[in-house]
Amino acid sequence: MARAFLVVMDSVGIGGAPDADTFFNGRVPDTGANTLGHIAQACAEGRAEDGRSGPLNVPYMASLGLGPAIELASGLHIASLDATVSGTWGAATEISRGKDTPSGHWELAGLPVPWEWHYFPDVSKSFPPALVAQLAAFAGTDEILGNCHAPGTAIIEEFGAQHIKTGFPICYTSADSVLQIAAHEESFGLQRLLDLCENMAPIAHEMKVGRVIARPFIGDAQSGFTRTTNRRDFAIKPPAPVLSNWVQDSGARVYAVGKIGDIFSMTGFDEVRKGSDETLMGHLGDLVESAEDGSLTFANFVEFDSLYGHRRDVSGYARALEWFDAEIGKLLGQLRDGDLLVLTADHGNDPTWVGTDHTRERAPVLVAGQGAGRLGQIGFRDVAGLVARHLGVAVPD
Ligand SMILES: O=P(O)(O)O[C@H]1O[C@H](CO)[C@@H](O)[C@H]1O
Ligand SMILES: [Mn+2]
Ligand SMILES: [Mn+2]
Repeated sequence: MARAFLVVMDSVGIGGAPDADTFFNGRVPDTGANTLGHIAQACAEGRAEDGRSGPLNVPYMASLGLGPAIELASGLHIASLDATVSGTWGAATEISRGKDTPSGHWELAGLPVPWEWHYFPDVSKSFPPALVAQLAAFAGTDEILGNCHAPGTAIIEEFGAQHIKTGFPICYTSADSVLQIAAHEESFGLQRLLDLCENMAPIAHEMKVGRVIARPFIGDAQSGFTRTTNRRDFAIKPPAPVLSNWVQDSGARVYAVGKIGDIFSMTGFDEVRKGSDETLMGHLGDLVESAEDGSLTFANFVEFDSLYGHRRDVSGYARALEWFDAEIGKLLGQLRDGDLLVLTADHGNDPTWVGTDHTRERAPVLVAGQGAGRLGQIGFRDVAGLVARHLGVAVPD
């Protein structure tokens, strides 16, 4: 019987989005951004030599059709990805008006976002006074810190010491529709931070802000501050059933690996497994070993995005891709007859681009378990159709 493994490589775009000129990093449009293409070019030209070396080495994804997928999406030919293709491949275009994680995942799961998200402006005080007052009231503090657009690692360096001294939560946003709250796990308290985010979530969701994200960190001013893996996303609930619901309603089990549960507000999952990407790869391997017939495993690997894309770290991103490819290679060898494994992405985050925000791009769709074939240009939501058809689950109108 059939099983499906849908694996989202967070931010691993392949360029070519037809509406990239309407999305921005600061004032610069995303036209021409190409996460994988530009990383591969940097590797080939010896510009990604930190902790790795030479042309991008991802033979398993190449054998599933990554090279032709990039070429179809953006016209870029990457010599190091030339391979005999034994997978089914395509390039997917998103129609939702957001280059963020929930927009990408919801559409991949069959539900394009039916509204415009609210974005906080990139001005000196990004959040409206009423929201700030509500936040401070829930936190039990006089004020908040931050209240601006910022990269998450920079803002905890800037305000970490002041946060420990005053107890005020650090609140910031980005080009995504997000309210992010960073606080020290010990001095502020992890549970207190999670409670604060949970309290703020309905207020933010009412404004059509996609997520409130808890960003716990540890450390001190001397040794520096580090974020932990206890991040939690409090996302708006999808307004209609998605792939995981369709599968569950058919009576089969659905596993969420990584932040997938949070992205869908926990709807449609029997079991959620979390941790670092390395831990998640272990969970994915265990599920390839043990998941029941008919089941869907829906996984997200976020570190491409959070550790390397937003940090504009080309070598780090290339190392992560090479590690991921080697691990996926082992899993490919463990798949059973009737298994389908799909690798895709939710948006881009080109580490060679200006700014620190996501980039609007097409996503690769690489399928193992259906032999060699070409999906060509498809939509994000066709991925849900592909998985549902494989599992014999009805796709609602
Ligand atoms: O810079 P950090 O805190 O990693 O934040 C990034 O992660 C958020 C959610 O994926 C995005 O909105 C972006 O701001
Ligand atoms: Mn994402
Ligand atoms: Mn991101």
